[in-house]
Amino acid sequence: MQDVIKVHCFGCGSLNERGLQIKSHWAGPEELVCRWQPQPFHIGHPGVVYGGMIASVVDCHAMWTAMAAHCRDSGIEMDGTALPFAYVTGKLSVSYLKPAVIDQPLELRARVVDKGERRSTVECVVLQRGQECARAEVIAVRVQPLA
Ligand SMILES: CCCCCCCCCC(=O)SCCNC(=O)CCNC(=O)[C@H](O)C(C)(C)COP(=O)(O)OP(=O)(O)OC[C@H]1O[C@@H](n2cnc3c(N)ncnc32)[C@H](O)[C@@H]1OP(=O)(O)O
Repeated sequence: MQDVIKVHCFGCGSLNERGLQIKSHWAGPEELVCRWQPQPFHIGHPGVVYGGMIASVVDCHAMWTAMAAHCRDSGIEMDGTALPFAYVTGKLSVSYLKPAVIDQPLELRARVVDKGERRSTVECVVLQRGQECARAEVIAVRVQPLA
């Protein structure tokens, strides 16, 4: 999905060579999936992914989830043309349930669970080797394009 909107965002921007370059995809009618391989320098405790990195990946994937769901609901094509809105993070709450090891990919599964006029509440689970290692609730707020 991020391939059609080329941005510099640290989380998803395909034009940010120092960024995380995450990619989000629909995986069913309600859920978007992101798979991300931590790099050795994303470490916190020995062998364990730094929690702030997990929060960063969740943050960006949740914004794409809110945006993709809103486009779907509004009949807006995500075809690379500039969108008339952006989503920003209002609140990000992560529960860390198990340590995530640094040498295995993470799988994020997110969906919009509640939607107001401009607010979308996104739930995201973070899995590693099929085990839930984190769970997050993110509030995404739709705003005017920022640039
Ligand atoms: C195309 C490329 C895509 C790239 C993806 C980029 C991902 C990047 C993600 C980020 O890092 S964004 C940067 C970090 N976030 C910010 O800088 C946001 C800073 N905060 C703001 O700009 C404003 O506070 C904000 C736009 C979030 C809200 O201000 P508003 O005055 O527009 O909100 P308003 O009070 O009208 O509330 C609108 C709705 O949002 C809800 N809301 C607003 N702020 C909230 C908050 N902080 N926590 C929870 N809910 C919040 C509010 O309750 C309400 O919900 P309901 O309609 O259901 O009542």
